[in-house]
Amino acid sequence: MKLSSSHMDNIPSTPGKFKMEKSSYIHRFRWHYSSLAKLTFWSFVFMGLIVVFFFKSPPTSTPNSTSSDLSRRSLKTQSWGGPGWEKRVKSSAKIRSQNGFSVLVTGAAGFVGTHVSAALKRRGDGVVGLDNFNHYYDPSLKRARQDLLERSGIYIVEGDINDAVLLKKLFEVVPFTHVMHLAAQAGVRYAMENPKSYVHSNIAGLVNILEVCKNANPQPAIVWASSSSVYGLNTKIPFSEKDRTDQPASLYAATKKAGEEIAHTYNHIYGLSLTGLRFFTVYGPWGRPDMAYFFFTRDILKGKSIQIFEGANHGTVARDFTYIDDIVKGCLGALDTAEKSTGSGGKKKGNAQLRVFNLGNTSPVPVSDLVSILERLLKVKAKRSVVKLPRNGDVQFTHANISFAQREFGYKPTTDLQTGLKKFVRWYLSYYGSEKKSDH
Ligand SMILES: O=C(O)[C@H]1O[C@H](OP(=O)(O)OP(=O)(O)OC[C@H]2O[C@@H](n3ccc(=O)[nH]c3=O)[C@H](O)[C@@H]2O)[C@H](O)[C@@H](O)[C@@H]1O
Repeated sequence: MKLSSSHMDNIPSTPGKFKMEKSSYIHRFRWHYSSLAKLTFWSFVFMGLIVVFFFKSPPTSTPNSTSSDLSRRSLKTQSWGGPGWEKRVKSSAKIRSQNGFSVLVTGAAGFVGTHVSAALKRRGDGVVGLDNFNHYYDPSLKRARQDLLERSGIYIVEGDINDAVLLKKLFEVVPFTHVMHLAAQAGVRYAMENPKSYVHSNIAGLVNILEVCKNANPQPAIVWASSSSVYGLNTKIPFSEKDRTDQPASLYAATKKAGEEIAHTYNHIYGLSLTGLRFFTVYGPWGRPDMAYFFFTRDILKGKSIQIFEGANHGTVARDFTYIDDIVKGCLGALDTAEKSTGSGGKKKGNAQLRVFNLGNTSPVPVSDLVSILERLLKVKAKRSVVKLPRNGDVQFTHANISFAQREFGYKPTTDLQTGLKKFVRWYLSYYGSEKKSDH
């Protein structure tokens, strides 16, 4: 094992919504002790603390953590490397079907990542997960998803996509044929609260992944998660991949759009095969608690009021909600039709594939109808409060044209919102219980 200290930059990673702000404490302490006696006293205390720290600190190195990383994670120790770790990674990556892939899935403990990893494993591909288990939403849900994957033989390495040393090591241990890059800072509205986490994960993290992939030999093909939000303020519907995407309404959307441009660059210079998938409001069992359908369910069960957004002049706000199983089929279709990257060791050898696909349901549903479906399924009346769509990055309407994905790999969503929500609610009640105990 080796200790790496400079391989992650200093930008704060997604810290979660419960991050403690430390800098104000530091400032408050700084100039209070002016007399020499006090200075001497505190010098002794400080020296003592250093001695205690050295005796108490664990001897093992934590190769995937920098000092900023460590402070962020409250000195939580974690390690990778060593023969036992490599054996676990190799065993997880083992291909069990003819012509199968070995896939590195980033964000494997996330909602889409978990489902895609499980589906790949089921059909015999080798899968290694990577996830930083950040606190953007309840990490215990991510741990539960991890347990689920571990039971089917998938190992999730705990680490950040910005950790180049860890990524390089993973490629040394396994010559991945594909990378399914799903790790991201998601959520449209949270971008106003914590803009840097979007830059860190969706831009810096993506570049780091591409840097490592471009140097890998052989280079993997990469399929990654973009977003329907790149269509921004467009009014022409349904949204087609040919439409403009230069008016994002949120920083989240802007970082995903930037990702698409970055993909173009790496494809152009290094011959990386890159496929971006524009997901349209994905929902389903094991979903994300920060999404409306999820917290509406929680709040309806708790008897708490929910806010339903509406546009100007009482305009309907609607989404092309897409069920997770349909998205998984789309992800696998994209992987299966991804051509090989053409470069190796950082050098392009020929033109490589560059694609972007909409993965939606082609059937937008007003948010108020989503709530009515939940009411019926939960048998509880929602306390609705209709409010004007806040200026927080949300767009009024999404609707996917999916003909390109249909043509290229037969993508055809089959689950309507009623059916999909029924499955979600069944999962929700079995996971949290109908008791209103959950606080996620
Ligand atoms: O399609 C996408 O690309 C995006 O889909 C979702 O974003 P969003 O569609 O905004 O999903 P929700 O946050 O679950 O909102 C769903 C709908 O409920 C509305 N809403 C949300 C919150 C609320 O309190 N009330 C309310 O009416 C929103 O305006 C929106 O129309 C995901 O959160 C993004 O990560 C993803 O990239």
